[in-house]
Amino acid sequence: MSVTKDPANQLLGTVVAVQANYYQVRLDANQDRIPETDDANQARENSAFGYFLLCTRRARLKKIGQQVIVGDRVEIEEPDWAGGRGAIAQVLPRQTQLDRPPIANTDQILLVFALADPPIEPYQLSRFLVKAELTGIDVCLCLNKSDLVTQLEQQQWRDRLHEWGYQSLLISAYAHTGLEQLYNQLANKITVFAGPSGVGKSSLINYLIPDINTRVGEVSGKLSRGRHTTRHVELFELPGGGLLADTPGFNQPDIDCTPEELADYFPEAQQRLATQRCQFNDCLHRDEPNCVVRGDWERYEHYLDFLEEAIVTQAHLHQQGNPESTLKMKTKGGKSQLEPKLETKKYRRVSRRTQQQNLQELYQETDL
Ligand SMILES: Nc1nc2c(ncn2[C@@H]2O[C@H](COP(=O)(O)OP(=O)(O)OP(=O)(O)O)[C@@H](O)[C@H]2O)c(=O)[nH]1
Ligand SMILES: [Zn+2]
Repeated sequence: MSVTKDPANQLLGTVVAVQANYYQVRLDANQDRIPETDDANQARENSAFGYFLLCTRRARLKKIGQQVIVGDRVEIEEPDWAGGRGAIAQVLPRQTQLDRPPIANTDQILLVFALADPPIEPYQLSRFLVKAELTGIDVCLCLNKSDLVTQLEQQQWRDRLHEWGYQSLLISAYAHTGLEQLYNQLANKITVFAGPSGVGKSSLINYLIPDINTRVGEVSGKLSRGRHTTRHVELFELPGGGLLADTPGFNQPDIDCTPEELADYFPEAQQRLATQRCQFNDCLHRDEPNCVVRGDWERYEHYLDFLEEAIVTQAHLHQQGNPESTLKMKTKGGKSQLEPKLETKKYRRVSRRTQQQNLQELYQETDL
């Protein structure tokens, strides 16, 4: 028998931490279902940061193999206000899902780089950007340590990244500049940050959530011994609203898309394709005739490099666990087709040379 529930009667929340078979759920505020009883008040007072219930997962969910991950929107049944417990009865459909770290419903990836110490390495930044774009989740680019460079340098980076198709938020976790804007950017969203080592991600998180280390005890005290004991992901509520994952995403960004879709992750390519078309629908924008993407934009070299990587990755995929194991993708005159696989290194070398020749030809053409 199915019971139709009045949505107004549902008790909803967001999973902020998971450990073993327990889920820490932060209830949505202002819900009719949270009663004004002494027990519920107690539950509120137990946490200064919202209403939390420690939940298990209903057997029915286990049976259908429904996983519950951090970020999931869930419906809670049988709240025990006095004990601060509940049971997850339903997981609402996910809007987005990140696999590493596993987080549902992430609204944006905050990509953090430093303007100096370590200086921005364009190729590395490009790699992080493409990897972030690959998730399909919005990307917000944040450049930290603005206190270490001049106004002029700041403007130069801003302009340069604008050419790449990105607005950047310049901040200093030290000098506390740009942080108001950052808070606005994070408000009411679930954010995961990413970025290379040493750019100030920890400093930033400690600034944004000043009492993060004390809060760990309060929020996940029942779940774990601490923040860094396991491969533990937790969402922390920001003072201005919004949730921030305490774990950075993808620190070794590999380009694992198909060669055909790579151009989707370069705003510069998208910009060109918005108004013009390449001759071939499946153009890889490499050496095909009448390609509108190939050109003298700064990151075109990065595009070619990642394209090669995507081709090699795809060839490996075909080689593993696929009946077409000796085949790989090959592009000829704008058409991708499977061909006998060449030895990877050799292929790469040939491919690099071809690319260079093409670029030389291109430069010669533009010189005329
Ligand atoms: N000048 C300056 N230094 C900063 C700023 N933010 C962080 N730092 C320093 O940069 C160094 C690295 O900062 P962390 O917060 O550890 O960087 P991280 O990104 O967490 O690094 P990993 O833990 O290696 O991933 C530390 O010495 C910080 O004190 C800033 O805005 N300006
Ligand atoms: Zn093209």
